[in-house]
Amino acid sequence: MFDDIPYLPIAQQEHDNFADTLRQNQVEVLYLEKLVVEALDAGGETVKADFLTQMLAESGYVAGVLHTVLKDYLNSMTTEEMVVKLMAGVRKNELDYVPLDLVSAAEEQDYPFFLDPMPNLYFTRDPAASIGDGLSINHMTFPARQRESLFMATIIAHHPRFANQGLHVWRDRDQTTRIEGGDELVLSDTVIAIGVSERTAASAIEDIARSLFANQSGFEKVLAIRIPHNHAMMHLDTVFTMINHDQFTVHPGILGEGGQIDTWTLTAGKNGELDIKHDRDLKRVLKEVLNLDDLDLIPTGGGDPLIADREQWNDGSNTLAIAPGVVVTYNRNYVSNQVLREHGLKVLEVLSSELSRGRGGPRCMSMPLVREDLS
Ligand SMILES: NC(=O)NCCC[C@H](N)C(=O)O
Repeated sequence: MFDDIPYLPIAQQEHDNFADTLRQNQVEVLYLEKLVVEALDAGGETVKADFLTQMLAESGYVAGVLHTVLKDYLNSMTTEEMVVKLMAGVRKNELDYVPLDLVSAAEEQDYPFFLDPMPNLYFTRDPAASIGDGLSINHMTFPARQRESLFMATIIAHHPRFANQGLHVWRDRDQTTRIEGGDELVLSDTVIAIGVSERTAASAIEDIARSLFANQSGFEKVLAIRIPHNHAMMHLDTVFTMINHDQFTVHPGILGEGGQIDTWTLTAGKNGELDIKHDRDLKRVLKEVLNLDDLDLIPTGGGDPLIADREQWNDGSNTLAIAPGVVVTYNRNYVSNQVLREHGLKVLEVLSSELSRGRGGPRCMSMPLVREDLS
């Protein structure tokens, strides 16, 4: 789900620059593949075997000769090699095995992989989202990404830093309706906004709202915000992010006349039902749910429609707030970055020629595991 092919060595340098920027600003950076390896090693042989069985099943291999061949191949590796291999994919020419069944011979002979790679995995925001004392571990929309959330489920269940710490799973990956973390924006300790989008179904929002309200999560309001359903704006965080107690970036292209956009506020009703209130004035709704007298909606591209479209395409709205008023952004969105500075924000720019080709920005490339209490 890329629109172009990143130049790998430069993409890696840019990713290191992103991680360094976070570390230089007192953020502890955890890498997904390391956490998975540590979780599997801590879990022991049975956990590792079950993980591999599940990953192979979700890759289309429940039984049969190829299932056994792949399992033996991956089991011959160290845990680290196995995890990296699963993420990078298994090419057919790596194995000394030619399947003889008709599907493989007649229909899949030109397909290069036994196990597909997962290039979208550097957008760690999407397979899971931390919300209060727990997470949603997501049933993702497209098959190309659906296996990714198994890594997060494994970490939460077995990593010594996360397992047995009383973390809740508000909604798990075994659900059938789609939701992705880029749509899940924690606005305060009682309010979460969730996009109704290409990637997140309204029914999944209802589910997670019910779960949050029923399980003493502390969350009292879920704002469902409907955004256009297209690839450029696949998640709410590609067009709208919170960057301070009372400041937000917003792509002007999603707002109708007078800042209108369909928004529904969900609260707990009687007998486990939901009360739902519709509004179209985003600013008014945000002020109401966050108890603010005023707030600053900062337009991507400074309000110029042409610049806004260009910079949104390169994730100009996808800022990562690492503290109130401190954001990490792509350096290529220089107009939006200047506008943010004029609105008083501290802007930490990171390199972005290659990473941006995957269609996600600093918020998409990260997933906070711990939020300090800022109230
Ligand atoms: N939160 C985000 O907007 N993530 C960006 C995901 C980009 C990835 N290529 C995808 O299409 O899923």
